[in-house]
Amino acid sequence: MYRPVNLSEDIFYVGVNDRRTNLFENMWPLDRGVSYNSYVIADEKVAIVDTVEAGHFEKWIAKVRAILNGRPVDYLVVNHMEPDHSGAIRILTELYPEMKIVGNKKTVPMIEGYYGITGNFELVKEGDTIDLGKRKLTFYTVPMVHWPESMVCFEETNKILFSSDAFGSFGTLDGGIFDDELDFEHYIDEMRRYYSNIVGKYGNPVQKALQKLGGLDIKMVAPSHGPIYRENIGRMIDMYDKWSKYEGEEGVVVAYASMYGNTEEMAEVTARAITESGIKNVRVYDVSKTHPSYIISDIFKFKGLILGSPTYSNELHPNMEALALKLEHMGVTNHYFGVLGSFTWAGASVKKLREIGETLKWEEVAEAVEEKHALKEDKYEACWQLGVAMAEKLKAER
Ligand SMILES: Cc1cc2nc3c(=O)[nH]c(=O)nc-3n(C[C@H](O)[C@H](O)[C@H](O)COP(=O)(O)O)c2cc1C
Repeated sequence: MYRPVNLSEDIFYVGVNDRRTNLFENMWPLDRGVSYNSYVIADEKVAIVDTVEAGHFEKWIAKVRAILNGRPVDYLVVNHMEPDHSGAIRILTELYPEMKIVGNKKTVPMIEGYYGITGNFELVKEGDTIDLGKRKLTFYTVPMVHWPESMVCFEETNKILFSSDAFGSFGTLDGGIFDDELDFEHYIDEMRRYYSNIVGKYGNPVQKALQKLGGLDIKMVAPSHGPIYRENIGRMIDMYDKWSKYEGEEGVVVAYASMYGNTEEMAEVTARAITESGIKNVRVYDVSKTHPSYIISDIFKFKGLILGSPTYSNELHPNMEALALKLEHMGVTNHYFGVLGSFTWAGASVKKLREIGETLKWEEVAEAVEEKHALKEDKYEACWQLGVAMAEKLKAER
């Protein structure tokens, strides 16, 4: 009892939805769940493209078996070794001992290391193909999108790109699997949160991958998480292009830490000045309240960034430090920047935030504002002027 879901004749979606896991990679909240996408190509030869996270094996293999109706599996294509896609490899090799595992030279040691599998590999390199009968799969390596062994494959008859983690999204596939069957706009925020937090560090490799794949005549993009694209391919590639260049749109993220409300008050004043100066897209976040993945996602979306922190034991407030260091590790460049901070006896937070901004080559739009004790008239005015300066910078780009 299973109604197959086709991408085209002989190509099937066999992915599963996960609405139970709270944290992806035990870190990123999954308020809207996640899908582990997997595909079966049932040509003269049978190929499975990627598996699913091990805990979902039973649901997944039931779909695979229903489609194959007793046929053996000839190939398992391992585009990416992260366990949310490779988790079912070992058990699948036990079920289909003749099956060849398709991977590149960086995949093989990972399969050996994680799953103790030492044979039956079909090694592919850039541009190699495997012939399935009517259809062929051509392989392209996309190192660091998202791991060193990451690759994608292109099915030439229906022009489907199996893109692995590239173009993936958080969010389960609720009923539909294609972007034109679903409310695409509903997925964009989760797509950006997935991209920025999971792949966002690898802007350059993403740019290289976009150039490499740009020459293909792609009619459908089938990633390992989230919707399959056939209507919004151009739009999605544009978004990826911008995000991987860290090119934000008009708007400002004001993210602050605050124990007793002094830095928060500074942030409020600055945010008010930004909107009064004509910028509507302002997102103010308390870093102790909102998970950094949402804040980082908006930092990828918007060009303006204001960070505020009190001095805490001669350092940044720990929650702001976590966010700022994450941005530094990701190498998020290309932002207009402003700094706020409060202290009582010896300020350190403003200096530390400015150092991070310098490392990332952010353009500071006005002098940083550092207040001792509660916010007073002159620093209130300085916060306001910081907001005005940020708005003016953004408006100058219109
Ligand atoms: C645990 C703790 C550590 C602090 N460490 C410092 C410090 O090293 N230097 C300093 O000048 N102020 C320090 N302060 C004082 C705060 O920076 C100051 O109260 C500031 O106004 C708090 O801003 P907020 O209201 O935004 O939390 C500390 C306060 C706390 C509670």
